[in-house]
Amino acid sequence: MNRRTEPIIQIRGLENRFGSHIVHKDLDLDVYKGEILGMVGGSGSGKSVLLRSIVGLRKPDAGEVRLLGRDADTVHRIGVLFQRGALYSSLTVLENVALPLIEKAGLARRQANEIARVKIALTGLPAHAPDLYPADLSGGMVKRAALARSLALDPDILFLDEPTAGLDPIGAAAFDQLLMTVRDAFGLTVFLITHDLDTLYTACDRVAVLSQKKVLVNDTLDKVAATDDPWIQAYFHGPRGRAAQLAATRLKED
Ligand SMILES: Nc1ncnc2c1ncn2[C@@H]1O[C@H](COP(=O)(O)OP(=O)(O)OP(=O)(O)O)[C@@H](O)[C@H]1O
Repeated sequence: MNRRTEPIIQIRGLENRFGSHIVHKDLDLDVYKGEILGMVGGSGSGKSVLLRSIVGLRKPDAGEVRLLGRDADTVHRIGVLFQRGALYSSLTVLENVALPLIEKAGLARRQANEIARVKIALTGLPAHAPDLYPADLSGGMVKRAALARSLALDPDILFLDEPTAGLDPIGAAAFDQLLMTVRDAFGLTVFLITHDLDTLYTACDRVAVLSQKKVLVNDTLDKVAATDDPWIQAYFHGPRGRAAQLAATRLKED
């Protein structure tokens, strides 16, 4: 497969600043079709600002973001799952997932509901979930419903900001598996911000580290973890990093 030749996300010379506070400078990043890329970095290193610039919610101060070979602001085939899920509390799960199909794709409600039901089932929600309101859902169900909504329009690229934050370890592991299933089923490219080392070990093909205002390294987990940088060493070889690595090794051996 020729997947490494054409990046589906290509960022060159990106700069973002708030007044005199420079968040990104000369940031380059390539993400390839079909991969799950995990973006890590210290708190405040600029992961969310980067995501917002890639999906077109923030205009960078300099540089270029190209998605699917086009300027970011001309591309609509992206799905985004923000950290807090952001479902409309006054709408049922079905209405939440159908909304983009009605508002963005212009479908009639009946047809939108049919597609929405398929997407909801795909995310592993129980049969009665479409009629529930967000307040009736567990944390894991909210994430799944939000995922169903971000998949409603059949995106090529899915962006997620800390999808497993707030989930218990079993729920988080199940969500990691779901992400891989969805990626395989739709040939999606996934860009995810995470602090979750288990997600990095089980679900991500490559890991990008945001540090010193740029992407310091973007490679397979083994290579990233071997990078000679104090933050990377502390992150991957601290007690939590070692535990996640051990768990992932055991999983592979089973
Ligand atoms: N609208 C804004 N106005 C001013 N500063 C901002 C704004 N948005 C983000 N910043 C600053 O940009 C920097 C990067 O923020 P960002 O939210 O991207 O960090 P992060 O890596 O996602 O952090 P965390 O892991 O804690 O979520 C921070 O110093 C933040 O204060």
